[in-house]
Amino acid sequence: MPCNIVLIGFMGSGKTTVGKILAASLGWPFLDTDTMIEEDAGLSIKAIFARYGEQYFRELEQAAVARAAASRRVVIATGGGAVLSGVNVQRLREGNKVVWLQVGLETALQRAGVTGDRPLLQGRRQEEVAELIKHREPYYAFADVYVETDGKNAAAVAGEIKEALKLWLANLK
Ligand SMILES: Nc1ncnc2c1ncn2[C@@H]1O[C@H](COP(=O)(O)OP(=O)(O)O)[C@@H](O)[C@H]1O
Ligand SMILES: O=C(O)C1=C[C@@H](OP(=O)(O)O)[C@@H](O)[C@H](O)C1
Ligand SMILES: [Mg+2]
Repeated sequence: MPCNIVLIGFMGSGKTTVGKILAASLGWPFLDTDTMIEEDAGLSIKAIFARYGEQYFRELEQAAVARAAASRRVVIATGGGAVLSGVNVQRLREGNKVVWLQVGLETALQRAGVTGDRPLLQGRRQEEVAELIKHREPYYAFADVYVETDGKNAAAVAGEIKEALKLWLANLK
């Protein structure tokens, strides 16, 4: 069994930040599929979208998810759209615990909207981002654990995940 912890959720839910904290507190390695893609391509996510488009990014993402999911006992932060692919979902679920970091529109925009490094948020009106969140929600719902992140700091979110997975972690062989 791979026994990884996989974080899914919308942009700005805190997958990258919480994942690092959680991994450090468990003493496990941390993988972020976006970072893997950037290292492989030698380009930022923003540059990949600008030069080659979203479809090509999704191909790189599928390869990164496959590689990350083949690890054992790591914390994996996915990109917010990774779960749109059924192939990715299958790989992320198998033998792992999947945690959905939930975030509301305002918090997502505050955390992720201003940095300019998320192409799918650039130039979008608030109502369009709200639509995107609504469209994505059913894709996150397969998670084993849901954690609401609005109004909580990243360390508190990591602590909640550890608590929710306490039994599973204690029984890892
Ligand atoms: N629970 C939290 N509370 C406050 N700020 C957060 C929290 N989680 C993440 N952040 C901040 O929000 C921004 C986006 O977080 P990030 O981890 O990159 O989200 P994601 O990977 O889900 O898109 C970062 O600046 C991060 O420091
Ligand atoms: O939701 C998405 O489709 C995306 C989310 C981003 O990652 P974060 O969720 O870590 O911001 C990154 O993979 C890319 O910009 C596309
Ligand atoms: Mg991230």
